Amino acid sequence: MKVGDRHYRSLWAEPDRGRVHVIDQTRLPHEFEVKTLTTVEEAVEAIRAMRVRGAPLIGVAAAHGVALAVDRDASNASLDRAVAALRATRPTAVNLGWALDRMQDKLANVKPLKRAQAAWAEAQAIADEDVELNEAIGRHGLALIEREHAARRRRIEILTHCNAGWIATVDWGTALAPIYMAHDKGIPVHVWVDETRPRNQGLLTAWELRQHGVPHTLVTDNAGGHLMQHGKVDMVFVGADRVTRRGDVCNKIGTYLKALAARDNDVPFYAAVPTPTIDWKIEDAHRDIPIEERAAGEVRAVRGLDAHGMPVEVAIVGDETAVSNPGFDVTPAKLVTGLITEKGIVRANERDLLEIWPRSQESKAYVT
Ligand SMILES: CSC[C@@H](O)[C@@H](O)C(=O)COP(=O)(O)O
Repeated sequence: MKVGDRHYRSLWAEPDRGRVHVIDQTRLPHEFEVKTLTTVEEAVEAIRAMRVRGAPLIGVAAAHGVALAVDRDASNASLDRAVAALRATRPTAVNLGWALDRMQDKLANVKPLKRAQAAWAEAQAIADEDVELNEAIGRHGLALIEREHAARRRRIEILTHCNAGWIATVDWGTALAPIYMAHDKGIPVHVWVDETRPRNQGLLTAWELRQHGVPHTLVTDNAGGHLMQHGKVDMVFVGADRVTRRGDVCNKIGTYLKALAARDNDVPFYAAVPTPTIDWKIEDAHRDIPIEERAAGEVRAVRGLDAHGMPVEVAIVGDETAVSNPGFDVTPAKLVTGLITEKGIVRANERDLLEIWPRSQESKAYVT
């Protein structure tokens, strides 16, 4: 998508130079900076530090991390080391393990001499597929917005949580893809953007929407319920980090509260979900999805710019106060109106999910 007048993907590779470029999301929205990764260690650091973030992009970045590793050392030991280090970066988004399994499966039977080339090609394929999936999600979600617009004949108000836009993927985004398409088609849309403490991914969403000219308003995380009670939200669109075969949606902390408020106010709640985000092995979301517990420091401080426009971090609470920082929560399937997938809109339940992914019935481990 666009940054100023230029089209960017959030990650792109130069295999012949052994380099991967990413937009450093820790610098946004204040500075647009491209960071170049040349080693698997740098890829590990980029994912862990959330320079790259968002479930789909984490998977794509990990695949490229594997390519960086085997480019330097194509041995089995190097491949295994790289996969293990990347797998340990972040626990919740299933796309990470999905991409690493796919890289490992692909490379296991390739002779070391040919491995680097195969790794770059597979990582690129994963990136290109991500763009295709998101574009398809965009088209299906667009139909929902069009229907809403035909019924209401006024600007459509959509609330989103966290950032499920193009920088959380390779391009388009998941939850934001339908919004970009609606805007491009001339359908009037306005987005309520949840700030998403403590990492403020909502600022990334606001930045993206601004670059594309989509009208939006930033709100604090607690504002959504109030907006819904006052009829100011027509639909909620969120992304997902892991969706179970029963249709439970694990996404950024706070998503569940938005779903509860949406249900109480008859506002349809949709999660945008590409295939790699579905974890067919998980039966009980609360028991089995590993929820990332992030550093206390993220809660104890706020980050921004000082009076001179320089980045600054300000402490808001000291060590004397205990803090907890769970990164994700689970929205039960019963609160989800539908899942916007690349195959179409599907109800959030096992039977309907298996209807469009029939092969997943055979095995609890889904293989593309
Ligand atoms: C298209 S991305 C969907 C999700 O990955 C997104 O909503 C989210 O929760 C991201 O979490 P983050 O901790 O910023 O990686």
